[in-house]
Amino acid sequence: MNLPPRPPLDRPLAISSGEPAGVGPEVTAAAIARLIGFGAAAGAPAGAAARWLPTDFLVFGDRATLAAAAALVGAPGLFDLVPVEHIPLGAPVVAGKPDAANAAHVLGLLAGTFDAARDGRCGALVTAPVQKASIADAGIDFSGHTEWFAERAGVDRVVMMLAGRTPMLRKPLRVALATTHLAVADVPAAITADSLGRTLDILAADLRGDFGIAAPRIVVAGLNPHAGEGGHLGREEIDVIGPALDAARARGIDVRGPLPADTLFHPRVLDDCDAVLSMFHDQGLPVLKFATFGHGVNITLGLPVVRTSVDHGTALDLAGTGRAEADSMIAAIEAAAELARHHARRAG
Ligand SMILES: NC(=O)c1ccc[n+]([C@@H]2O[C@H](COP(=O)([O-])OP(=O)(O)OC[C@H]3O[C@@H](n4cnc5c(N)ncnc54)[C@H](O)[C@@H]3O)[C@@H](O)[C@H]2O)c1
Ligand SMILES: N[C@H](C(=O)O)[C@H](O)COP(=O)(O)O
Repeated sequence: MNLPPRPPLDRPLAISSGEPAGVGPEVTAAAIARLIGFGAAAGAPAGAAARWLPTDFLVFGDRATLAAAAALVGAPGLFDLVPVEHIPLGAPVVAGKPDAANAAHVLGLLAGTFDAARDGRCGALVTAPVQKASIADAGIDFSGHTEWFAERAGVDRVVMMLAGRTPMLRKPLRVALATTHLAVADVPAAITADSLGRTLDILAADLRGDFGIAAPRIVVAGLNPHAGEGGHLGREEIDVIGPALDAARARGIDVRGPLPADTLFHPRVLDDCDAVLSMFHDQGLPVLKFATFGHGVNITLGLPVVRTSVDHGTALDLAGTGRAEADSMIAAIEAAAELARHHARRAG
């Protein structure tokens, strides 16, 4: 497999190895081994990919767990070369069985990587998956990295966006969410003209600033079937979403909608826009994951640092087998490096 060239990096990327009982440590080890051409991957990713260096990474995790994961994916000794910031476990790891006693360890990974990126020690942060329920089971209010990083950054709004390429489309498919990890019953109340306006401002600003899209075009989904059918199937499009889009247009944002969500995910619409704004998690992400699962990237917009992640979860059924695929982790690392370049230019 020939990987694209490493973008210029002036600082390492901070990598969170994620839930230790999930596939996070394995995909972290496999991705880095492939990018630097180490172990079983030595010689495989010829040429450009080998330009990644062990010191391009600072991996946060439990040293023994990382060493075992590296051996499992055919790269024993990887973390003798790649710098590790050791975050101790709270309990021994059993593959496929997350333990709430390791919640503090997982949050230590998140805090360590975020702070390293914010303090400038690292250029961006990349996260392997966590098991949200295991952290919540420890009595900690946690619904996802996105919300946790927003709180740590002290910003009251960020935007979750997943992106990937599919042969069905000429452009990358990017799906942003108006609401994130929220029970469906709570979604309508969370969609207000103000929240939508702020989401669109962040989305448009980051598409311009971090993605280098000079005049981003955004398509917005309705909430109800057929975008409310003129008010007969719900009024949110008329009372909330439509006015929020009018106000965004008045601020110079190129938005189209609200369009019925069932038909907007079509090349005729998608090839003519840079991002879709979906109203809720399972309206937009199943489409994105159907088209790109396994090589997509999750990006948090609106943070003071660049943060990317894999498009998959902890895959407890695969943990400890060495069969988890690392392509999404590689895509997340490559995207972080690329976005960090734009982000630094924007900040400077
Ligand atoms: N970035 C993150 O932290 C993140 C992202 C998504 C889900 N999650 C969390 O992960 C946990 C499990 O979620 P889930 O079961 O819905 O989704 P999942 O992505 O873990 O698993 C869904 C299916 O995809 C397969 N799969 C996942 N990753 C794979 C890989 N790298 N290679 C090959 N196959 C892979 C799994 O084996 C499973 O069959 C939940 O707690 C969820 O909240 C975390
Ligand atoms: N919503 C994400 C997905 O489905 O891929 C996932 O839960 C991760 O979200 P965080 O990055 O906020 O943990």
